[in-house]
Parts: sequence; structure tokens; C-alpha cells
Amino acid sequence: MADNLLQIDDLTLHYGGSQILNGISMDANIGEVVCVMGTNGVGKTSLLKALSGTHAHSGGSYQLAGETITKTSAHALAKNGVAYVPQGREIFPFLTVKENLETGFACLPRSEHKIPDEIFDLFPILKDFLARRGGDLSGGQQQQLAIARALITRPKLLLLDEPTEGIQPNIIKQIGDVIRHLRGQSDMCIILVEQFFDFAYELGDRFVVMDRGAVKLTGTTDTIPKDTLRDAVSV
Ligand SMILES: Nc1ncnc2c1ncn2[C@@H]1O[C@H](COP(=O)(O)OP(=O)(O)OP(=O)(O)O)[C@@H](O)[C@H]1O
Repeated sequence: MADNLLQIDDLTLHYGGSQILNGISMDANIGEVVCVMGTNGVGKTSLLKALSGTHAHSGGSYQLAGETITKTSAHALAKNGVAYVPQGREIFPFLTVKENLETGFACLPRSEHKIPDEIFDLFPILKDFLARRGGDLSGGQQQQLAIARALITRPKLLLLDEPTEGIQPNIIKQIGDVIRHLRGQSDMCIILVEQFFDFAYELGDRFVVMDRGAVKLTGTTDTIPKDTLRDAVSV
């Protein structure tokens, strides 16, 4: 039986008086890549903000590994194993690559304040650039740094918001390889928000298509024909 990690039911989110998520229900398992798709403005980023605690949900329930999440601060959720790589990456431009990675230590006990070798196996370029300022990296290198920083926190739930946006093809391929590697380790669940259809289709175990703050289609490559999924994502 699949190892369920995430379960949300009827989740809602408001920005002030505007309701943006209108009751999202979905689940996700360890070892799985779940792709959240949909056109601009349907609420994909808002869903990741709710899951990461960056913006508290306003209703419904959120369970992580069977525990109901009521303390929705981003710091509490990071300590609970949720790592968020936001759209635009948000690395610290004036900190070095090493210092950016070390910010991930904030949610680990002091005894674990070491950058694991695996990080440099996955992203060799970061080892070469440890002393370089984050803001001096290329966009693709910054994206790799942002994913690496998230992995430092040893997440169970890794939230990736459009990791291919504005990135050149060879780095997109490397990021795809990293996601595949992480899935193969079967110790975390990845929620991937992605508009690059072929990239998402290749990596996804399951797909959740959103429309106006709700789920309009969900299934796997076995249950949704590729063209149906492509059409659902683009209209
Ligand atoms: N801080 C905010 N205050 C008010 N409205 C917001 C805020 N952030 C987002 N919105 C609105 O919420 C809706 C959903 O935005 P969201 O960024 O979640 O969509 P998205 O599916 O991720 O879009 P994209 O693919 O363009 O990133 C949009 O209409 C957006 O204008």
C-alpha cells in the first residue's frame, strides 16, 4: 500500500477578502511526484503557499504524515519536513553559495549542521562556486542552489514552483535528473508546479489540474490520455 504523506481536504485560502482556493482536496505519497498544473492565475502558487505555511490556509484540513497541521507558520512546517522552492527562487544575493546553503540549517538540530556530500553529487557546480555570491550565479545555477538549499533541510515534502521557468535546456535536464533521483530514493514526496508540459508529463506519477482555485482533473498517465491532459492544462 502507498505510504501516504499529504492529505488535504476542502482547503481554502484567502488574500484579504478574495477567496483564491475554493476547496482543494488531494493526497500525495512518499516516493511520488505529483504535478500541479493549470493556466496562469488558477492558484497553483497559492496552493504551495498554503502547504508551506507562507500564507495560512483559511479553511479545510491539512494533514502531514497523519498529523493535522494547525500551526501553519512556515518555520514550524519547515521543521515538520516541508521545503518550499518558490517561483523566482529567492536566494540571498549578497550571501555566498555556502551561506545560502547554510540557511537551511535553521530547521535542523545543531548536530546536523553539515552540508551532506550528496548535495554536491547532485549539483557539482555548487561545490566550485561555494565562495561566490548567490546573486552572481546564472538563473539556472540559482535554481540549483534553491533546490539544494531546500534539500539541506531533509524534507519529506518538497514543493517546487516552476523550476524550469527561464532556465536553459541543459540545466532543465539536470533538474529533471535530480527530481528523478530523489523520487528513486523513495523517502520524500515532490509536488511539482510546472507549466512546461513535456517536462511535467515525463516526471509526474500523478497529475492535478487546477482551474479557478479548484481541482478540475486528476489522475495518472494510465488514467488520463496525454492529449486530454494537455488540453485540460491549456484551457
Ligand atoms: N498576495 C496576493 N494578494 C491578492 N491576490 C493575490 C495575491 N497573490 C496572488 N493573488 C491572486 O490569486 C490568484 C492566484 O494566483 P497564483 O499565483 O496562486 O496563481 P498561479 O496558478 O500560480 O499563477 P502563475 O502560473 O501565473 O504563477 C491570481 O488571481 C492572483 O492575482
